[in-house]
Amino acid sequence: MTPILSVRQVAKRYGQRYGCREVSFDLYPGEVLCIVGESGSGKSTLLSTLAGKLAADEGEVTFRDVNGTEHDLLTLAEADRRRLARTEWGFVTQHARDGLRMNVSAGANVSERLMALGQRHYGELRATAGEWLEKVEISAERLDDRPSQFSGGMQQRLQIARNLVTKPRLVFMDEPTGGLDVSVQARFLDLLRRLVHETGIAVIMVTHDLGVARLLAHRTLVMQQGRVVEAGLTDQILDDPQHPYTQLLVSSILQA
Ligand SMILES: Nc1ncnc2c1ncn2[C@@H]1O[C@H](COP(=O)(O)OP(=O)(O)OP(=O)(O)O)[C@@H](O)[C@H]1O
Repeated sequence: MTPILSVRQVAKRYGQRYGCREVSFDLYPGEVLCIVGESGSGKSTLLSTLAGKLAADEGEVTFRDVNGTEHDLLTLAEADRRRLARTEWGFVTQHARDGLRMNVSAGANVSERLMALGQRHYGELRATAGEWLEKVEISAERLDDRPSQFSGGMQQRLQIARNLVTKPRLVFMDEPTGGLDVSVQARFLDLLRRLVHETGIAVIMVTHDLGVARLLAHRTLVMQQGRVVEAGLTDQILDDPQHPYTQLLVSSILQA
């Protein structure tokens, strides 16, 4: 199988200091990769760099689209990046309000990305938006409500619907469970796991929660001070961590 994303020696600097450096990995279609590490270890910098929100200073990132065409993401023209962001990618933020349009209805939030792909038929857009609300366990009767009338968990589920409705092949997620209560988190993670399985999307997810990685990720990267210090199958990393920093992370959740 050919990777959907190949990352080689990627680095991002803030002034003289590195936010992340020497990061290399391949991501395969349908694979969930979690990036874990303590606050300040470079997780969000790496995610934003891969998603093209920040310009990398070093390295290569190759994305293969649905036709097998390779795109060098670090030199991609802005218009091409926007097109891929619309057609092939999603980006789920930690705080739903950063990823939703709070002043338009839930239905409009979901159908907006379809409209960006050229769909115009009002009845069909509304029907699809209703279906997606139901898929993320929000009643289709709430189609005309604004996200501000939703709970935090519902908002985050709406953000997932907004991202997945266009059937992207790669979704970046930055701490998607970070703002949720523990009880809400568990249900959200179950839903996410089911949708990832059903849709076959590849996911790169930043989380500081090793439990989230355990539940969702096929593979995990552990970051410390901007570098990947350990990478591999999630179960192996969590059950038999090799790097002292990973051992510390794992033992700290066992003691919690
Ligand atoms: N805009 C910025 N300007 C300067 N330095 C930054 C900026 N953003 C992040 N950094 C630095 O880059 C390093 C990595 O930060 P980053 O936010 O990527 O870590 P993180 O692992 O995502 O942390 P958190 O879990 O707290 O979000 C840190 O030393 C941080 O201070």
